[in-house]
Amino acid sequence: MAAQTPIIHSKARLREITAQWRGSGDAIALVPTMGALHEGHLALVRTARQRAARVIVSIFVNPAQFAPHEDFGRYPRTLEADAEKLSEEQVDLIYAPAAEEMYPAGYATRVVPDAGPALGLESDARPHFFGGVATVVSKLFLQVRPDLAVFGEKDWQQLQVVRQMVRDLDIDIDIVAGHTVREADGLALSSRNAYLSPEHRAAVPALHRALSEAASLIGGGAPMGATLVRARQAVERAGFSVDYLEGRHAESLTPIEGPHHGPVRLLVAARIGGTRLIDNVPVPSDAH
Ligand SMILES: Nc1ncnc2c1ncn2[C@@H]1O[C@H](COP(=O)(O)OP(=O)(O)OP(=O)(O)O)[C@@H](O)[C@H]1O
Ligand SMILES: CC(C)(CO)[C@@H](O)C(=O)[O-]
Ligand code: BAL
Repeated sequence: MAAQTPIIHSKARLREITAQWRGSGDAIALVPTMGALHEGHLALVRTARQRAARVIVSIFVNPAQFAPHEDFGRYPRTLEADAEKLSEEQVDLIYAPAAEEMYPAGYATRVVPDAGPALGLESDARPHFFGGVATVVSKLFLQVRPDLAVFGEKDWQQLQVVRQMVRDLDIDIDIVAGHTVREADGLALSSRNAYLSPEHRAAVPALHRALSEAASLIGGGAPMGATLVRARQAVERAGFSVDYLEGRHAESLTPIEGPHHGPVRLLVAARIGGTRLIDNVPVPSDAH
């Protein structure tokens, strides 16, 4: 049995431990999460492990990135099971602050990305979202002061927003991306998949199928506009209501108007039976 990974809740204790590690010359990697951990998160942990002597996983369901009507209250919280999985991965430390530790009474500052990759897509459906993410990620970066931090490509727009933020704020932390881990039928692993009823679970592979078929058609030279309209119809036929299904320049996430150059990413967000799923895929590059 692996040794239990210590769980700490206070930033003061976090500072003591990380100062010691830094003093011994150990590189520190941070994997920020909201818990309810699955193989996608564990893949990020393994990436972190390969790159740093010390790995910290933060577990914090961040109220600042949820709107009042969203699922903050029912978001799965499974700290004990998460700690077991992270112990198996020999994670050095779990940092699980309470909301009051992150946002004490009188808290008054937000980091709000208001241009660049934060524009559109998730921001249209969740206008508060990237302000909440950028605020908590910058706080975690300042609390942990890691050498690198690992984020999943499943949240592609979030990854680009974080990259933009570290460039804009001169934050000296390497942002490393981890590939999306999927079920055998293509569904991207996500903590929110636990909300799906068996009936909806059977329907959801259509989302990734439609997206990857569209990507290979566009990669083969099919027109983007008409192909995305057909992909959207296929997703709707499977029972989803689509928030967006778009092609964007992969890193800047600017919209594609007319002939395009450089990598393109297709991104989708869609709701089924009260569960909101997101996914994204690259367009194969021989299209350019
Ligand atoms: N299937 C996946 N493959 C790779 N990385 C993932 C996957 N799912 C989540 N991640 C990454 O794990 C980190 C923490 O994400 P989070 O805790 O929100 O998990 P999640 O499964 O995406 O949950 P949610 O259902 O809330 O979106 C993020 O960097 C996210 O991109
Ligand atoms: C990066 C993050 C941990 C910030 O709360 C969250 O948005 C997530 O889990 O992707
Ligand atoms: N995985 C992104 C976190 C969120 O949807 O709130």
